[in-house]
Formats: sequence, C-alpha cells, structure tokens
Amino acid sequence: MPRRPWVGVPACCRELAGHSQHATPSRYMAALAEGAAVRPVLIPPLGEALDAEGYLDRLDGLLIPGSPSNLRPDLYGGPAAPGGELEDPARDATTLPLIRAALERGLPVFAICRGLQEMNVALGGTLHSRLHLLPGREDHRGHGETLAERYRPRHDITAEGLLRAVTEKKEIRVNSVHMQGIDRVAEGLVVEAVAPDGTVEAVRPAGARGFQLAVQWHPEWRFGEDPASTALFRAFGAACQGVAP
Ligand SMILES: N[C@@H](CCC(=O)NCCCC(=O)O)C(=O)O
Repeated sequence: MPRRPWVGVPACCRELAGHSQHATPSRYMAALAEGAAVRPVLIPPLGEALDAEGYLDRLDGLLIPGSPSNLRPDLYGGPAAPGGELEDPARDATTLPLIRAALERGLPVFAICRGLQEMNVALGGTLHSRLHLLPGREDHRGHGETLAERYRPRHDITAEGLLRAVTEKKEIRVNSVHMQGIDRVAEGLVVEAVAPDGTVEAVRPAGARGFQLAVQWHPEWRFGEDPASTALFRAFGAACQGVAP
C-alpha cells in the first residue's frame, strides 16, 4: 500500500470570535482527503517567519485554496483598493514565496481561485480588481442567497493542455465566485482555459513537468458530483504519489 502523500494547504488569517485565527474552508481538505487520497496539512500564514523551504522538504504537493480576501494591489502595481475591502497580507506574504519555491522544485501544485491569482502575481503578472466593471465582461462574483446558489455552475470554459488531458473534455461547465481576475498573464505561464467573455480561467507553468495547474473556478465544491472535478483531484493525488499526469 503506497504511503499517502502529504499536501500543504496555506491557511487564511481571519478574525473569528475576536481572535486572529488560521483557517480554510473544510471542503478543500475533504476534496484532498477523499478525492485525491492524500493527507492534507494546514500551513500557517506566518509570512517571512515561515520557513517555506523547510515545509516543502516535508511535502509531496501544495494546494492553494480560494478566499474572499483580495491580494494587496501594491503586490502587482494595481490601484489602491477602496477602504473596507477584505485583504489578508499575512496570507499574501506566505503564499507568494511558497508558490515560487514549489514551482521551482517541480512539486505538484493545484491553485484554486485566489490561488490562481496568487500564482500569477507571484510570477510577475497582474490582476483586474473588478472584472464586472470591464466592458464586455460578465459578472463572475457568484451572486446568490445560499452557498448552493453562489457555487452553482455558471459558464462554460474552453480547455487546452493539461486541463483538457486530465478531464478529457474541451468544454467544461464551471462555477464562478470571484470579483478579480488575471489582467497580464505572468511570463512563463500559459493559458489553459478561457471563459466566453475572455476571462482567463486556468494557467500552468510553461515548462511544468508534472501537475502544476491553477484554475479560477472551484473544483473542490461538491467535487464528487462533477466528473471534471473528480478527475482533477484524482490526477493531483496521483501526481503527489509521483505518478505523471
Ligand atoms: N477574493 C478574490 C478571490 C476569490 C475567491 O477565492 N473566491 C472563493 C471564496 C469566496 C467565498 O467563498 O466567499 C476575488 O474576489 O477575485
């Protein structure tokens, strides 16, 4: 029985019950444990104090989860955000170096939503801070009264490359819960999927040897009900076991 791989999941820094806490939605951990058959471990967003390299020495893969917080605009030369926007500088200071180090090592990396935005910024790309205000763009914010409504399938994407190979699909219907999105794609990243309005929906490092993929939607959401999501987590788990996609 092969050893179950260990996969790091950088947490968010959140105020809960008056205390600063490190957390991520449990659906990411469940999708890793059940869909990828790996052992997920939370990585505290300790920024520079975190010995990122030391963590990666002990990990077989990295999953960068989504978050309602936005990246600090100064990280990509964007305009200052209006007051009151949720940001998470501790997470930014943790994930950006962690992503660069993991990609450099060829570690399997699966980045989701904010994680795609972090990968792009970590490698020198930029973001649109309000996609819905751009001419010709849809509103990708996933409005709805309930989580089920917010995370329901919203639009198709056209897949290429690793995404298409893993899912065995060219057209995939995905959910959409994000206000921001990629503006300038970082050098060294290739676009693997776009939405009908031109929004970049997936990227991967051009020279990636294994499973290194970032997606703007949420495949972890009820992943077992969607064949493409199931295939993505299974392939990520296999990559963490050392099996090429
Ligand atoms: N804040 C960024 C990233 C969006 C993201 O990761 N959304 C998933 C979590 C959202 C939620 O559950 O509320 C953006 O808005 O683009």
